[in-house]
Amino acid sequence: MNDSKVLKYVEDFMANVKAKNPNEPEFHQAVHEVVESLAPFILENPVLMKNKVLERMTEPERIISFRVPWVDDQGEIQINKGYRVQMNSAIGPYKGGLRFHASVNQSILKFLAFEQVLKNSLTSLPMGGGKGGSDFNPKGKSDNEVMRFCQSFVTELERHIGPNTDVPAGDIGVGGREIGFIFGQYKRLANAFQGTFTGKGAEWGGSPLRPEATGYGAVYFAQEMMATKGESFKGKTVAVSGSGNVAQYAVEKVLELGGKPVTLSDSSGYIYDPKGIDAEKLEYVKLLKNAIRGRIKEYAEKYPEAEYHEGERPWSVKCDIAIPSATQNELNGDDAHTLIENGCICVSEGANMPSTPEAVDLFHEKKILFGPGKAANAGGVSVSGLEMSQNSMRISWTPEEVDEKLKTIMKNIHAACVKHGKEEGGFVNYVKGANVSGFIKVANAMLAQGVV
Ligand SMILES: NC(=O)C1=CN([C@@H]2O[C@H](COP(=O)(O)OP(=O)(O)OC[C@H]3O[C@@H](n4cnc5c(N)ncnc54)[C@H](OP(=O)(O)O)[C@@H]3O)[C@@H](O)[C@H]2O)C=CC1
Ligand SMILES: O=C(O)CCC(=O)C(=O)O
Repeated sequence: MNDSKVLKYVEDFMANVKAKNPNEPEFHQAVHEVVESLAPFILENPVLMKNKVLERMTEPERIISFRVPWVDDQGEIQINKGYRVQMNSAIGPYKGGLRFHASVNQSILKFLAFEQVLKNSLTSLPMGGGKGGSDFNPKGKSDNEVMRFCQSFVTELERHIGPNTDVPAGDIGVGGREIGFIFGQYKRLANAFQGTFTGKGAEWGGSPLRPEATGYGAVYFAQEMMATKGESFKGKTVAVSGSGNVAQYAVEKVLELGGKPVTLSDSSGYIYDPKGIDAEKLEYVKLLKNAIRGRIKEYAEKYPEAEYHEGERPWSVKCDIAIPSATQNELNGDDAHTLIENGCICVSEGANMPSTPEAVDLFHEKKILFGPGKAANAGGVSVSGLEMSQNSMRISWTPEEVDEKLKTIMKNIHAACVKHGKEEGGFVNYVKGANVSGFIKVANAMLAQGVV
């Protein structure tokens, strides 16, 4: 394919996206990466051009935006913004998490929903893509305040979702506690016990291994990538960012596979433990983050062998493998340069879009193993898909059965990325592989369903 034709296509496409979606930098970033990967494929398939498949995919089917009023513990009325971006339902009901974080806005939710469409397609399960959330900041709020917020949030959202329409789950700031409060209120309103949310508690319809699935999956994906070079986690030093759901279970799986996790972070800074974060220390992190709801610097207060670096990210620590698992754009070009200089051979994204475009370009230029979030972190939504199946069938699989299915799904996603991402000379561009592979299934469904 002629390079200038591809460049022109990307330029024109992005000019149109930017004009239609002004002031949405995260959405532009996510779309740009996908359009760059897909341009040659689309230019070779006039039917995709003629039917404006990618143009339609970058326009959400629906965005719901609403007021979330609630009363704090002081009796003061608080008002937050709530959203659900229902991006694409060509291959199944909208599916994707809810994010509660002060930074949440339409741009961030559109980027997440857009990535979710391709990610969900990659899982091979019948799920469309969506994402939602609120600018509510759960930090420092009491359990009662979080409950009142969740109840108000879902009181509006309830009419827009359902087990065959849209099935939300957790993301940043939304874990087991929040899904519990949301589901409880939803059940009252819908007058039905049904699988409209995933990430539910094990005793009330949740799937075994859903909490573990994203972190485990990101490690399984890294394992697959490394196997292509005859490498494994055994004896490898691993830098992980974040200290929430994804980070905790990434560390757990790295330990199980014989690796040595040495870092964790939160939005205030990172800890470096040169002796390694072992199983006992990880249990403390889970307690600290999931029950005490404290800060990661308390790890260094409890374990004096660890260093705490205020206001910094962990990418200057020497490691063989990096698993960024906090948030978008947390690993920039300079960080990528430092990681590579320090001998890092593999980056598997637990978070969504944690690496900036400059970082991704460098990983590709230096030909290290790089697994983009929409492939590497697809384990979470995959087990959510399995939770939906178990709810529909009214059965419950064992943790071993779910883990086996998760491993198979991650292996298949890896294989699909290799199939569509292998370049001359054998290098696998997993970004291209994931984008092309995820796109084909959604595009075919859209073509079959007419202009909708
Ligand atoms: N949960 C899931 O199943 C899935 C999650 N993901 C992605 O993984 C990432 C982490 O999600 P998850 O673990 O569920 O969320 P959690 O809320 O459990 O944890 C988020 C972690 O990231 C840190 N963090 C959040 N925002 C920032 C920021 N702006 N700068 C630095 N650190 C930050 C948090 O620190 P602090 O406490 O200080 O805010 C916290 O340690 C997100 O990108 C999410 O979209 C992807 C697939 C599935
Ligand atoms: O499990 C889900 O539905 C949501 C997972 C998610 O939000 C994600 O993959 O980014």
